[in-house]
Amino acid sequence: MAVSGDLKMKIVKGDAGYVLEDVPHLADYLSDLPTYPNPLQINPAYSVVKQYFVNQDDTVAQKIVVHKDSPRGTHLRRAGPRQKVYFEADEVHACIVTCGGLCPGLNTVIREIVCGLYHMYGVTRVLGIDGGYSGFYSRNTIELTPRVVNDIHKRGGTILGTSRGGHDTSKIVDSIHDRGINHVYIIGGDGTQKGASVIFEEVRRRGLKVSVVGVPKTIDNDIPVIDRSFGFDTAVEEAQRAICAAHVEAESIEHGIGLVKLMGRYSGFIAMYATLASRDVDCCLIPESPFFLEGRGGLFEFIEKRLKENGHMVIVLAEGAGQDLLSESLQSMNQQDASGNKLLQDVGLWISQRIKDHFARQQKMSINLKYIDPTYMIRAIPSNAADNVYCTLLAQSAVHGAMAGFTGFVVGPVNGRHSYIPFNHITERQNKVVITDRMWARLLSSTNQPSFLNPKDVDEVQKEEEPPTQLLEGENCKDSKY
Ligand SMILES: Nc1ncnc2c1ncn2[C@@H]1O[C@H](COP(=O)(O)OP(=O)(O)OP(=O)(O)O)[C@@H](O)[C@H]1O
Ligand SMILES: O=P(O)(O)OC[C@H]1O[C@](O)(CO)[C@@H](O)[C@@H]1O
Ligand SMILES: [Mg+2]
Repeated sequence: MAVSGDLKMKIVKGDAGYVLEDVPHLADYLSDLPTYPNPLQINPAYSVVKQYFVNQDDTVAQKIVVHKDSPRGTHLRRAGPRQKVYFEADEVHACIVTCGGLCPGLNTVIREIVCGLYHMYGVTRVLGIDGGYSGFYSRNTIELTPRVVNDIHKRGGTILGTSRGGHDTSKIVDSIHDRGINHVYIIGGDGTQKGASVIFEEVRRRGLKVSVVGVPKTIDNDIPVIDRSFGFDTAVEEAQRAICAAHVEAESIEHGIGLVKLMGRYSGFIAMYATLASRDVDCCLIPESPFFLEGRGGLFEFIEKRLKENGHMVIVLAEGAGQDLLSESLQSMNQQDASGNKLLQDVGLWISQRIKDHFARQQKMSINLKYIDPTYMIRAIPSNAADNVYCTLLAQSAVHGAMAGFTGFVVGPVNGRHSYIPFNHITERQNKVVITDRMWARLLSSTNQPSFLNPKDVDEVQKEEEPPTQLLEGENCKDSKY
């Protein structure tokens, strides 16, 4: 089929500053595509639901806090079933792939994509790609049916396996084409969605009738725009067990310190929310908030003060925190994983040793430090109830979008409404804790820890974090629900 139409970003402008950042559609580059009534129209479960179908003009506002004279900001296409679809059931040949690190809920998303395709749209051909992107061209596939996936949501991990590296766009698209696949569901983090975006571009360049759909996965909650990522809630909950153990250990011995390292390569959301949820934590250290060890206002001084006041303390540390300090003192290794992500040095072990050395040197106070590293335990578990429901909605929205002919998008909740988001919107930046925003201030007042910042640092941070548009409250610190 001939490639036609505008291949640039689809921006639709309306009166009063309305801007829609729309997602691509197969009809943008393929002409004369036939359409069919959505089979849900005659499905007894759905036909009784009033307004089950999404109005084609429904959009979701990315900014919901606006001022009298401020622009209305960007809108995104609302997710959900459409009255007409661009695929017949027996025409669809779908595949699902999972890439990057593990995350609670991966199996639930896989299960619900399979069941959604089968039960809502009558699709019966769904393949699982084994072991991430490279599985498209170097591994076997797994046939996925509702029976095969029936119980998988009760297990952690991904039944499809995952990997880092190995993204070869051309080989992947060859494999998609050769197998006759026309729905590609790609579950993974920021790197995976960059990969999905180039797969989509190649599919479009070749003029294939293939919908490419991303389901954002990140335990670190570092994907922007969406309210929160699946598995995050479960990880925060599981982190409570480690923090609780650290607290029990610390308070059972004189001058006990419990130190817990949590995931968070570049974003400290898990550490921040786990700290806020726990109330046992005296100090939370995250990559976004610089700190120092020695001297007035430093970490050692704070530890000494808290031990004198309370007799014990708990520190929660995100794995990416204080990496600048480590690089200064250890020779920077600059190693990368197969996907090109920087491999971090173990800040938990390093800081434990520094604290021990400091108090041993001082000879003022003898401390007892217990280091707990539950890193992989918080992501290798099945998702909790809230995440399971969330994963179901994500999967169903993904299926509805692909059936409706949309492509080149990720699905996710934006201000509580599931939306279709163009790839570039989520791959161009990372979601980070904004330490000049109110959520971090709430944490500081909850732990009563110092900010470790001097006014000069605050100026620097503010300069770095200056948002491209006028900052609206909570805009850059997601999940204001919490
Ligand atoms: N810029 C890119 N272009 C194409 N493919 C990419 C790109 N970045 C990463 N990938 C591919 O995406 C896959 C996953 O990437 P990565 O290992 O960075 O995990 P991720 O999706 O970011 O998840 P996590 O949150 O666990 O880090 C890998 O197979 C990698 O090769
Ligand atoms: O050891 P792996 O599997 O590469 O994963 C570790 C990384 O994955 C993440 O959990 C992101 O998925 C990071 O927080 C962490 O640094
Ligand atoms: Mg990543």
